[in-house]
Amino acid sequence: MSEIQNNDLREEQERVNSVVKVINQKIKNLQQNTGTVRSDVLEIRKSFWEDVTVNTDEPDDIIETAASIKQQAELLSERERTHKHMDKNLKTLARLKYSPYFGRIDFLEEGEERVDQVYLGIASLMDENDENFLIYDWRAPISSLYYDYSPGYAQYKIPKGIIEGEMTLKRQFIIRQADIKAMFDTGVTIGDEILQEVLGNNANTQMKSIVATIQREQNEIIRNERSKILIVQGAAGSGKTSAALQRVAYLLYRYRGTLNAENIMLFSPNPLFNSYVATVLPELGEENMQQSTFQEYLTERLGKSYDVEDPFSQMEFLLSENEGESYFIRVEAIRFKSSLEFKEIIDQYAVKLSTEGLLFKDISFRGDVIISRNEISEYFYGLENSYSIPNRIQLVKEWLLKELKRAVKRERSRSWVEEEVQFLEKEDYMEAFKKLQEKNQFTESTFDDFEREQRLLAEMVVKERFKPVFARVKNLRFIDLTEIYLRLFKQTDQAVKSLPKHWSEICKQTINIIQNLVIPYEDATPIVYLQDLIEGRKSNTSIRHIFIDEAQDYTPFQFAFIQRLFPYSKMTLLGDFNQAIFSGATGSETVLTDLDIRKKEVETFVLTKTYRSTKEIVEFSSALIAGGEKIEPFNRRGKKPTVNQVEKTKLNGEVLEKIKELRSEGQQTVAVICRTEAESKSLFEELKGRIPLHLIEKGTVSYEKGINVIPSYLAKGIEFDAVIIYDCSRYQNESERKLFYTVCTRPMHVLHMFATNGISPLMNGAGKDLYDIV
Ligand SMILES: Nc1ncnc2c1ncn2[C@@H]1O[C@H](COP(=O)(O)OP(=O)(O)OP(=O)(O)O)[C@@H](O)[C@H]1O
Repeated sequence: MSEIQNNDLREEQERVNSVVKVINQKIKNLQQNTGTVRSDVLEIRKSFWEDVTVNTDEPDDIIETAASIKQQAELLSERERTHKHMDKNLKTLARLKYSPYFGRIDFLEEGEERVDQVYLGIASLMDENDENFLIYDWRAPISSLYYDYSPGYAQYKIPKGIIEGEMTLKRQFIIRQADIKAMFDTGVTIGDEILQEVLGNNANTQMKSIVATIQREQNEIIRNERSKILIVQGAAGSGKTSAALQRVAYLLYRYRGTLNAENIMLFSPNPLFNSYVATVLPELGEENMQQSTFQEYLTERLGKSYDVEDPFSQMEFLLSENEGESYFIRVEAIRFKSSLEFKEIIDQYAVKLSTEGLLFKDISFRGDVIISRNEISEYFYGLENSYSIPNRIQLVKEWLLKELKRAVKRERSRSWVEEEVQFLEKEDYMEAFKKLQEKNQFTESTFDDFEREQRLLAEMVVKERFKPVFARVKNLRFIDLTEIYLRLFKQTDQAVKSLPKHWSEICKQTINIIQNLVIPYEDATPIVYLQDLIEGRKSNTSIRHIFIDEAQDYTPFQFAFIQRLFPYSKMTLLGDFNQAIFSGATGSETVLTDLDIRKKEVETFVLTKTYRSTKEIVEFSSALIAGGEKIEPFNRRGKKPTVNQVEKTKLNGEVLEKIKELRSEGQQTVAVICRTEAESKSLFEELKGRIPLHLIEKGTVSYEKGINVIPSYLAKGIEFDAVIIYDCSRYQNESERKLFYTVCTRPMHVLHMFATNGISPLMNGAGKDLYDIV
């Protein structure tokens, strides 16, 4: 290091020390204040009722009491909020103390004489007098200079316009425990050295934030505020998920005060992924957004009475070797049911339902029909048909509830009630007694107390037994949704021109499966959509921004459905059509390939640089897909992928040896990726007594370092140090190309493939120089 560099380093370390001093002082002050607020909270909680005047004698007193409670509750919640806020600040300060910042830019704004030194960290920090910024939040407008420019002319946006000037220095730091471990003055791309270091590390079972090394094209996505729908098509490992999460953090910062974590929702591919990304936002001092899988949403909507197939079971079906006629019919059905044409058919069907065809269920009690399906239907179609279906359904519901109340009265005098009353527990009698007393109906002297008690008990018994019937009506379960949906397959006008070739076979198959009470995954969205058209559904207004990761797995129908649910939300869709494993298997459109959504409000970004894997792995995996030559690897070197040819009987033993080899090389997270669940299970059973390892299944919510055996389709979105592809000979069909590409893009450092029956034909496009045959 030259003397100048040495001086620079000394000065920078001195600055770090002085910043840490300020942080320490702020922590001390805050801790004192937090202590006071905490005892306030405890004190208010303890004396809550002492400080409230409770008087319920007169109506005025009741109003006064309510006001007094409200005031006390408001005071408590204000103190609690302050406490939470202070706690959050303390945590942020602790993080800053460990590593105050990661970058510096010197910027001379046009027309100014003084160069500003801007230090960037995960949060802002002011000096002791709260006058100058010691650290700028990475999301502040000026910070974007760091991500977008190299020294020379530079500009950044502020709400009122554009600030131009010259960047005279751009410096990166690695600071740990307030100690500068490394420092680089950078030129064209930021973070080459630091990226080398970060990406060369071991894979993590939890994703890390990338704020220190965000690339320019990622920054553009993170800070985009224009688009209503922003689509990111990015190669595997190009940082789509990372960009999504930093974008959440950016939006929370940019719109703080009006946008909270609860207003943002992330649809993720599986529960495992939820936990994989869960630490990024807290690491950045933000709360996690809401997270759900689309499957969870559908299942919740359809309720317990339906058994909904999950997308992974659908995938297992597609990967199964049973490729008879019914297989191809279902594949065609999946394709069609994903399309907007099918949605259109449902829309037209719903219009027809307005005048005929809605089906209902009998409302029964103790085996007797109280209100028959025909009566409900007559009532429904007797209503003014200019009312929408959902409005009429509400009127039917109200009518049914009235009818039910009448039925309750009738029922009280039935003999079964008397019998049940006799078998009631002592507590039930006590309750009835209490109620009578409350109603002032019970006096020691009245002669008909016994009768009243019996009447009350009968009322209680009947009410209790009617509860589920009322609940069913309130939840609109009197609509026979399944039958209505199935009718679509019994009577669709065969003349509709968009119907698929084997429509009548598809109809038969659909009816068959659904009548056995299983809803195939491809039918779940259409059914919930139809349910919304019939029942009406208020659109969700609290969610203001939706993120859909792995968007290539969503069908155009599903996306249209999501848009309908969240009409006021902005959307960020991130995906890679080369990893469209579901649609790849069926040839359906995905939301990324369907042109219909590419309207004016859509802006698309393409990420071609990829960061996860070594150059050798990227070169090999890119050769598996069309257009792969456009994927640009980050220049981190490793060994070429290998193909290990073995006899089937020796496969498991060889895999075990390979795992041991990788572990001894220091690879901490090793995944053995099998094609299907069955393959994973059988390998796991065979190896589990011989080496510690975990099996990842569709319900698995987190994974650990060490060895994981995992089915192909669950490995999407996550990464490992090393991957062993259990048997690449098993990837034979063109329809599995995307799946094969996806699994080959999971490792950061090492990729080994085993082959029991020659290399996969899907590798034919990859030159022999891209992998080693062992
Ligand atoms: N700018 C960056 N700085 C540091 N690391 C990065 C950067 N961009 C991406 N990475 C790293 O590259 C890896 C892949 O990122 P990420 O999972 O976000 O990519 P992806 O596009 O979602 O991948 P896939 O489509 O394969 O799921 C992660 O380890 C991530 O931390």
